[in-house]
Amino acid sequence: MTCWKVVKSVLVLCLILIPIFVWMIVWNGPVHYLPYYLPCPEIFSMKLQYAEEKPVQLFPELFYPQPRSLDQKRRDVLTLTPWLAPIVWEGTFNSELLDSAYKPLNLTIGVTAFAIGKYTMYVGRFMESAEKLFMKGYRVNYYIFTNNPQAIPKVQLQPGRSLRIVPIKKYSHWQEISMRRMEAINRHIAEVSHQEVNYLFCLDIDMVFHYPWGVETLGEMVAAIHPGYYKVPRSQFPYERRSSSAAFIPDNQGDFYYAVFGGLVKQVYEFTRACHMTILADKANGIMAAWQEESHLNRHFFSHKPSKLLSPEYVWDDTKPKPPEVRLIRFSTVNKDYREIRD
Ligand SMILES: CC(=O)N[C@H]1[C@@H](OP(=O)(O)OP(=O)(O)OC[C@H]2O[C@@H](n3ccc(=O)[nH]c3=O)[C@H](O)[C@@H]2O)O[C@H](CO)[C@H](O)[C@@H]1O
Ligand SMILES: [Mn+2]
Repeated sequence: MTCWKVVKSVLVLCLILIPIFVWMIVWNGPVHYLPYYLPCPEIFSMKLQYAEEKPVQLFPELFYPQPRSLDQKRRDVLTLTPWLAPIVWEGTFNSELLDSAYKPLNLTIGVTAFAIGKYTMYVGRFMESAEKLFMKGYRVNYYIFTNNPQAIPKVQLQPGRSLRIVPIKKYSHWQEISMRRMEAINRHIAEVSHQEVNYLFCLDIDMVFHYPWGVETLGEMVAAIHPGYYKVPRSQFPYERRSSSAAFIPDNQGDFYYAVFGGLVKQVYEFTRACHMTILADKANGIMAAWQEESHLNRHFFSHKPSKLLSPEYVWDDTKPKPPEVRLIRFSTVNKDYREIRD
């Protein structure tokens, strides 16, 4: 009987002491985690490649001047819009750094330019200068829209660059020729170039490159600020002011007066479609906007803000003297006698 009592007391003591002992070890001793693996870790290391997008490249470790938070490179010009789109001026970007990120993407950049009637005479100079300065080192497709393919000169192209002639009919008036560019570009993107290029710029042919035009200009939707109107109040922009036009912008509205456009080919497709639609709406009402497609382009950019702006360095007018804020005239008109070349 005494023996049974002793065993019972030892058991009760053990029942009390063992949990206390375990508690002391677990609570006060070093914590040991059991190895635990997530059920599907590969999902975190997968690189998703979205449709139509190029894989993102990391910036390589280059040596370049430190960007200073308290030091702005250009103080004399606006370099950011109120909707936070950059405005590209010489001095705001580092070409070497941008090239190191864009070159590995193997992009193809398209250019449309129209050479109808006597404007075929500008193709040679345009192409020769572009081969030296436009997107140097990148793949480029030039699409020259013309009613006279025989008149397009043969220009020696750098490797990876090509020229395609796009036959197109000639409208009788220069206004119609200029305005129909939206329709022609839109159709060409749908039929051909959406499969051939990543970005597309739509330029005038009566222009010449004087300094590099590179990947700093790439963006979703890009517009260049017209050289004639970057210093004037918006009430003086030559927007379409008749409210009966689809391109109407009232006196007290508008951001900038834009000239040239470009961007991701998908965006340029939507853009040219929208501009062509408003041009057709005006046509149905017997109206031609003050500056043809340029008025419609400006109206569209007023409600669909471009994601990047190019300074007038990128569309200068040679008849104007170079002001100090324009450090480089990259792309500029050639002087022409309108009466002689427009039919
Ligand atoms: C850089 C710029 O601000 N350009 C605008 C300005 O250009 P411009 O006054 O420089 O007009 P423009 O004569 O250069 O015509 C625009 C373009 O259309 C083509 N073309 C025109 C006529 C012709 O007979 N054959 C031909 O091929 C050619 O590509 C030319 O470069 O005013 C035009 C008025 O409509 C347009 O708004 C242009 O976008
Ligand atoms: Mn022109």
